[in-house]
Amino acid sequence: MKSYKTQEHQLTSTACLPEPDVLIIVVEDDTDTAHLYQTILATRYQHVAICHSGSEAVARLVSHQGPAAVVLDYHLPDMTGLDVMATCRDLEHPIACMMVSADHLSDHETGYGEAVRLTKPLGCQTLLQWTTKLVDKVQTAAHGEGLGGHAPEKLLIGQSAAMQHLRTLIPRLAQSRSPLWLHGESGTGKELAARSVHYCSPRSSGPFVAVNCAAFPEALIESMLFGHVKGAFSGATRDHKGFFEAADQGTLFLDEVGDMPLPFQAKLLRALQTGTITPVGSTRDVRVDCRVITACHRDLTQSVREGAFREDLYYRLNVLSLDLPPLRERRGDALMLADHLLNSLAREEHTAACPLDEEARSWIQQHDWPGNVRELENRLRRALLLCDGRAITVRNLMLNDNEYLASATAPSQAPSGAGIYFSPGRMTLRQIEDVAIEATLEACDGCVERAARQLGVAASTLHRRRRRQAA
Ligand SMILES: Nc1ncnc2c1ncn2[C@@H]1O[C@H](COP(=O)(O)OP(=O)(O)OP(=O)(O)O)[C@@H](O)[C@H]1O
Repeated sequence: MKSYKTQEHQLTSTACLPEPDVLIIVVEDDTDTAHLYQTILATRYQHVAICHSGSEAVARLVSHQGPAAVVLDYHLPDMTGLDVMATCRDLEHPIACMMVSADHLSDHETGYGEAVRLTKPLGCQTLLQWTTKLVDKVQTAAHGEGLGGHAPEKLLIGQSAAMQHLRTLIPRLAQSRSPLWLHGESGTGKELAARSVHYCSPRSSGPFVAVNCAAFPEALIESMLFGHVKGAFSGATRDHKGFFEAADQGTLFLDEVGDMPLPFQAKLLRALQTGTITPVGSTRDVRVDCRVITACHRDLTQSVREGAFREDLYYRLNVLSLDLPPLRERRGDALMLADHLLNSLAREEHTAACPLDEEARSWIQQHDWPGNVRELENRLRRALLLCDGRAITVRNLMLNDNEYLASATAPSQAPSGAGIYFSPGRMTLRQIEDVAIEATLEACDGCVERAARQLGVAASTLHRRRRRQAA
């Protein structure tokens, strides 16, 4: 095969947005324009490559094994942008294109709606806005395991009655514009369900924006969600659009909504009632049309009783609801999920998809999965890297040697509990506690507050115990 030299630059992202695992390719023969686009896109994305010809772009896309978003000049020296698109149409990994040209492009030239079409010169905001949409589109397709579809049965794996029921409800609830509340423990697939609702909805061609409300300091949440105007506070050197505006015509998923500070809850309620937001520092209301989906890993009725969450907002958000069952209540799904996740993790980690041995398969069916599907995913990722290309064993699935040793010496009738077994007489009480703390923290992705809740102690106690462990 002919070898093509591709000029690729890896620039470090300076933005605080999450970095998706998507390659952005700028296909543009004018060097200055290509570098300008690359500089703008590198403020948000880590991997931005430049190709100066159609053949270079085709070679890059064929050899790249993951999702890609392509900013494609129509008039290239060796072919048209449409030719590049046609060559890549049958590739297995998801690719989305926007076609850019100085002239107005016809339907034929943009593949009859297959690509977004934009006219040069392209402003910074327009470039970023449309690239975000392309990235979101290919990421969701990649989540669908290369099947190319966004249908719930392709995104949400599981044959249990609960999962089948969920998959029939999603397309129905997706037709409504009313707020939707997703109930479920951490790691049960709430964000995946929210994506699925979005892609079954009439607003599927709009953006899907997911925001973890617990990730922002209290002082910043209003500006992150509603945006701000230049001069609103020290450091606000330019106007900034918030996540509500970014999700205009699409879906806004607010995760961990229970962590929203009380003063901001009143503003969110007003935004939902009026369909308008007011950016920080502005006196002008901005109309936004997005469907809001919310989730929280804990039951907020207690927070409502304690006055930490507004009752009127709770009912406003809880118009429609969906329950994501914990994995321990649908154990039959665990193996199916494991096989599915192993394939996608192997692709992500560029390694062979090793099978699970019999003992590992039966352990997966018996384990309680306190961290749900995310725990399964984390254990499988670690196992894949530890199994040296052989079948995955129970030991590979265990979080650490302490946990494995504890389980290996456990009496066979040991209760499953959180999946950690202890052998009386072989470990001191302190060692048992240390193992339980480490395993629970790992299962909770290091979140001390969640681990403390699972262990039935205050977070401050857990912090103290960890300091003692480290000493
Ligand atoms: N039914 C499912 N089929 C396939 N993958 C799943 C399923 N449920 C969850 N996952 C995967 O498990 C991981 C965790 O899912 P997700 O982030 O949607 O959970 P969550 O409930 O939103 O978690 P949290 O409350 O901690 O934010 C993701 O990688 C997701 O793709």
